[in-house]
Amino acid sequence: MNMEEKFIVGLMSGTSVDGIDAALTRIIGSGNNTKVEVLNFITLDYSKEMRGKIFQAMDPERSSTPLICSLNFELGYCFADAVKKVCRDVQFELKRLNAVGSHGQTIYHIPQSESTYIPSTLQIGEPAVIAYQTKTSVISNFRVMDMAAGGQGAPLVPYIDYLLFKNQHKAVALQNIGGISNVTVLPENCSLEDVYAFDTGPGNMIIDELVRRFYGINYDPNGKYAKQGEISQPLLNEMMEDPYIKQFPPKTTGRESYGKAYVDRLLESWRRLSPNDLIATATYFTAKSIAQNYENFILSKHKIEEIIVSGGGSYNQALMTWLDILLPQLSIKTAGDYGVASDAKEAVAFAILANEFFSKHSANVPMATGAEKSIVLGNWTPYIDQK
Ligand SMILES: Nc1ncnc2c1ncn2[C@@H]1O[C@H](COP(=O)(O)OP(=O)(O)OP(=O)(O)O)[C@@H](O)[C@H]1O
Ligand SMILES: CC(=O)N[C@H]1[C@@H]2OC[C@@H](O2)[C@@H](O)[C@@H]1O[C@H](C)C(=O)O
Repeated sequence: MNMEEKFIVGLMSGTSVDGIDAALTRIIGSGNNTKVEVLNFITLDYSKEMRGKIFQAMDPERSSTPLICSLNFELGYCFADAVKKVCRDVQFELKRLNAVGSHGQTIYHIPQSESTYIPSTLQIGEPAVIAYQTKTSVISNFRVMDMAAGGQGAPLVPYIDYLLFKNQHKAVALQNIGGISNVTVLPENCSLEDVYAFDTGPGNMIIDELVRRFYGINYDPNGKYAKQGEISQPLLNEMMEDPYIKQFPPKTTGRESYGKAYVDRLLESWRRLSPNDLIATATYFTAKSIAQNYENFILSKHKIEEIIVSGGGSYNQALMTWLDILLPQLSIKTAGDYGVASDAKEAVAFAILANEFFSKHSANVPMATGAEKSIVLGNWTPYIDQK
């Protein structure tokens, strides 16, 4: 058994486009014997300008090839800065790092064939720039091999959920609420083949976009505006008609479905509602779409007792209260209760995925992504300086 110690920085920049999460980890062993310690975790917020460029690159109406070309390198420099900072803050010398595991910024994600496009996904943030700037080898682009194997390229965190949270005595659900909301189900005493996972639909994405338009800030702080509004039943009914909620897993979604264009359509018909009523209804819809997925696809199969919530949505008190009310049979915990800070989990996951690459372990979960087989994930950009 290989119990070698590695220091790896995991980088995650998710669909919320709030910033770069970086976790400096010490990992011992691999696979089922993985032990991970988080030595430091930071979020390096994107500048307003950077956020603007990323949103522009994602928007088919406003994007351009030179923009994507340049942004790939600009993000590489931002990611390298995050690696340097997460190490510097705890006086950890960069030269001791064994690797960086970088998710990249998702610019576009086509999980299933559409009229003119084949399944494909694009995460950018040039690994060569990260490797050169940090003098460290980088493992990146984890989603593409899963897609090449016929999968949807997401979600990938289920493998890590399995390694860190499987429980011999009870079934648990790990609910991540970022921009998009995704769940991993770990049946009692499960093996990897029993694990399944999917995106339930929007996380904070619709709420964030409404709050940005009405109040000029990036999110609803602790659910303050949602708490002041009233839920509009007719709007809620319309939102619940969304076919994605009823779609059978495996399934993944993204900003293409719940971003700016979604909110434009919503406001076209419902502008007569007050801002806080719209925010309250969108927040309730987010909770209800999660609960509905549990009822349709999880609770009928497994007696789940506990949900372990992670991601920034765990700070939205209105969302959490409504989730609790809608799923009364489940007790809600946070990843922090299990020793992995809620907001750090995904960055830690990409450090562990890099570690699994070096051990040549397959790390996708075909039940989650729909891939034909499990396979080793990641592109390797070695840093080799011959002088
Ligand atoms: N104090 C808070 N109150 C309310 N919401 C918050 C708070 N802090 C963070 N959030 C929400 O969490 C979001 C960021 O969450 P997170 O970083 O987990 O998402 P992400 O990783 O970008 O998304 P994904 O997991 O979908 O890729 C913010 O955009 C915001 O909506
Ligand atoms: C294509 C893409 O970036 N998907 C993300 C997104 O954000 C949440 C959800 O949608 C999930 O499917 C995935 O991220 C997590 C980290 C995952 O792969 O598990």
